[in-house]
Amino acid sequence: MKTSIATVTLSGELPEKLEAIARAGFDGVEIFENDFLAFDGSPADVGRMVRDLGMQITLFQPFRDFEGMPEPLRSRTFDRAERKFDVMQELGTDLVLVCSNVSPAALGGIDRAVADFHELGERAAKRGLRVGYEALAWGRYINDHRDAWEIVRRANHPNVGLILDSFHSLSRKIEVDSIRSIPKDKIFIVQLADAPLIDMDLLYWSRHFRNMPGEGDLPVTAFTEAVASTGYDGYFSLEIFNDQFRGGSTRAVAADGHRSLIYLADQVRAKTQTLIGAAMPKRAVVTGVGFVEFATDEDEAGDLIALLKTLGFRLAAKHRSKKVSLFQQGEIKILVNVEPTGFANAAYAVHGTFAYALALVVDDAAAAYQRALALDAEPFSQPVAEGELELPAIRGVGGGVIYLIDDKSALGRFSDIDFEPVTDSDDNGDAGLLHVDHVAQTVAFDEMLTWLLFYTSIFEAAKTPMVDIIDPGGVVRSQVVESDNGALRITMNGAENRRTLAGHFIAEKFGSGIQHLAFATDDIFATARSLRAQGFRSLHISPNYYDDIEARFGLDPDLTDRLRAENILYDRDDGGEYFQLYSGTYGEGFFFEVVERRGYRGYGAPNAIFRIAALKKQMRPDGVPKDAG
Ligand SMILES: O=C(O)c1ccc(O)c(O)c1
Ligand SMILES: [Mg+2]
Repeated sequence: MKTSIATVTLSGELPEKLEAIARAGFDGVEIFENDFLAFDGSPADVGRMVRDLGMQITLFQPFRDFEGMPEPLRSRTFDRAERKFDVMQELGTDLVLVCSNVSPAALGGIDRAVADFHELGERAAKRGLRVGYEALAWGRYINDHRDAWEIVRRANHPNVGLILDSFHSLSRKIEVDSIRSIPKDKIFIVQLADAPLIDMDLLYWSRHFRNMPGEGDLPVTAFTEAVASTGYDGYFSLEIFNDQFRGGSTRAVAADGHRSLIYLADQVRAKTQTLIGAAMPKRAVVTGVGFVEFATDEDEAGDLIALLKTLGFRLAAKHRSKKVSLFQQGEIKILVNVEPTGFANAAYAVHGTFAYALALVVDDAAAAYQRALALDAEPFSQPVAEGELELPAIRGVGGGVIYLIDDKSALGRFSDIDFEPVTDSDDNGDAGLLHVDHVAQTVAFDEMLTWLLFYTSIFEAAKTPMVDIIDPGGVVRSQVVESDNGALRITMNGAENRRTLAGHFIAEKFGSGIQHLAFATDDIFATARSLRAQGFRSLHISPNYYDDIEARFGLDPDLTDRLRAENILYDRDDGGEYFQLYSGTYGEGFFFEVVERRGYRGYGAPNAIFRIAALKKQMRPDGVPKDAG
């Protein structure tokens, strides 16, 4: 796939945008007129910059309100076109994007538009240039690619072709199969954008809410499949108008864009066997969380270990060469790393005690690693002692690490190979915790789409709809990435301000990361009893909450009493019931959760507001928990 992106997608000044686009790996760039007009250099300077970065200018855009104008506007429009042609020749690009007319002065009529395009084609041909016509979803007369194609077909000029833009076609739910019969040579370029499904004015939706393919809800893959079926082998160019991207990190958004195209090509190839992208292993199937690793130091490890103990974990093994202890309960493995050097220590120095790494058990770790790299993931490695395993790893959220292990290679036995079993002299028995139910990551709001795309492109997982959670200090947006088998469940909370618990965590931790871990039990009341016996202090939940759920769900008062006595939160969905129990916060807002699912699929979103209020009440203004046990 030949990749391109419109400069309008990114924040910053033109040189910064171009540098980020090249660095992300794009082959081409659409120069958006305003970016060029705001730049001090000449068109030739821009052309040189692009080519020096190893890219092509795929097109110059947009040329507006062209077709169907009455005189004298019509003549002026052609004069304007000639001036754009001058700029294009200086830039060194042969294609201009003409978007369908939105002017109140425009006259309709296919014949008139056909005649205008034929003449524009003649003028372009004299200079060796080409004209591409795109139907804007809100065009005055032409707002459907089928009509734009009819005009291009009848203009019947080799220098006039069609520009398809997935947003305009999909936002109007135009049948994508109508693309299949268009001759590939008449498709001059294909623009791609996704968008979240929001019911609003098309123009406003398009100019503010587009996002990268795979980040939204539109069937961009089906659209691209239809394009690929024509044999089209030109550029696929991202054109994303998005307020968040315009204010975001230029490099990060460009990198997301490149990843989105690689992933899209992979999906299209998998479905149609069309060779539009490089072959890569399938999305990795996650079968479990292998371990979660905390970075801390000798002094601070004590409190963390004490908390793990009250949760029923026992010290099971010690690393053979590093200062890393392995705590276990059921299938859950927690590593506590107090190495005075190395990556974990550096992470600790920046973030404080921190769950910096996560190991995912996948069907094939080597393949998953290869796929992640093909999708531009950043590899991670650090020296290991002789005889120890080198776990394949990539950088994850907030600069954390994701290790990839599997059961088919020695990687699955990492805890036997790299660790020495020990007997815990202070083992009080477990609390019935079985496995990691979900990992909750707090991220800056403008990174949410980044990580959504990261997880869903590498792993066999899908997103669920975004939910708003009301924190007393503001709104937190919550989005889940989960696999069908339930083995991968990641909740991402995006904080827009630092007065929220999530925002506080990010500010104090100097970045995004794992904010809580939820462990599964199959008997929440038994677990609550053993936790209490081991000195665990559950998060106190307001009695008002229990009166409300009793009425809301029609609970048996006995059950409500038991829930209240143990500070257990309750929810129910079509699948069944959900029980949640929380620890207080540890450090700058990290906490543990214990859940029991009785067929329930969700994450207790309706309870989040009460949980957040309780956690905040428990934290002193300096952020140190009052009675976290
Ligand atoms: O919003 C617009 O005006 C606009 C301009 C050019 C495009 O290619 C497009 O898709 C939208
Ligand atoms: Mg477009």
